[in-house]
Amino acid sequence: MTHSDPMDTKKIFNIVAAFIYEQNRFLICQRPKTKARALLWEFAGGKVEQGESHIQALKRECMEELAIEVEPSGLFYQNSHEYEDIIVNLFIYHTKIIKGPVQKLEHEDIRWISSEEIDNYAFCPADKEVLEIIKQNY
Ligand SMILES: Nc1nc2c([nH]c(=O)n2[C@@H]2O[C@H](COP(=O)(O)OP(=O)(O)OP(=O)(O)O)[C@@H](O)[C@H]2O)c(=O)[nH]1
Repeated sequence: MTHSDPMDTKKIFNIVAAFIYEQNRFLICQRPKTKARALLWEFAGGKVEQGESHIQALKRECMEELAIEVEPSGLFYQNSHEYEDIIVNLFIYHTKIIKGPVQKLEHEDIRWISSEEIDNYAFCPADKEVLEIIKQNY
C-alpha cells in the first residue's frame, strides 16, 4: 500500500494581514518565540475564523494584537504558500488605523520600517514576493 502524500493531510488556512503604511513607513511585527515561524517578521493579522469575513477577521486581529481600530480597504496582495506544517492562503489588505495608539500585545517586537530597511529583517517566506512589490513601489 502506498503512503499518502503529506500534501493531502496538511490543513489549509485563510490568513488575513494588514499593510499599514504611514509617513513612509509600514508596520511589521515579530512572531512570538512559542509559535510556528518563531521570531520571523510578518504583517499583523492571523487566521480567519469560521463565519467571519476577511474584514471582520482583520479588525479582530488588529485589535487583539495591536489594540488598534482599523479600516481595511482594498486587497493589496494574495498568495498561497506551503509550509512544513500547514498551507496558507495569504490575503494582505491596505489598512488604515482609525484609533490608536499601537500597543505590542502579542508579538515579540513591532517596528515601523521604510522599504529600504526590508532586507534587514527575516520575514515569513510567504511574504517574500509582496516585500519585493513594496520595495519597488514604496
Ligand atoms: N499574520 C500573518 N501571518 C502570516 C504572514 N505570512 C505568513 O506566512 N503568515 C503565516 O500565517 C499563519 C498565521 O497564523 P497565526 O498562528 O499567527 O494565527 P493566529 O494569530 O490566528 O494564531 P492562533 O493559531 O494562535 O490562533 C502563520 O503560520 C504565519 O506564519 C503575515 O504576513 N502575517
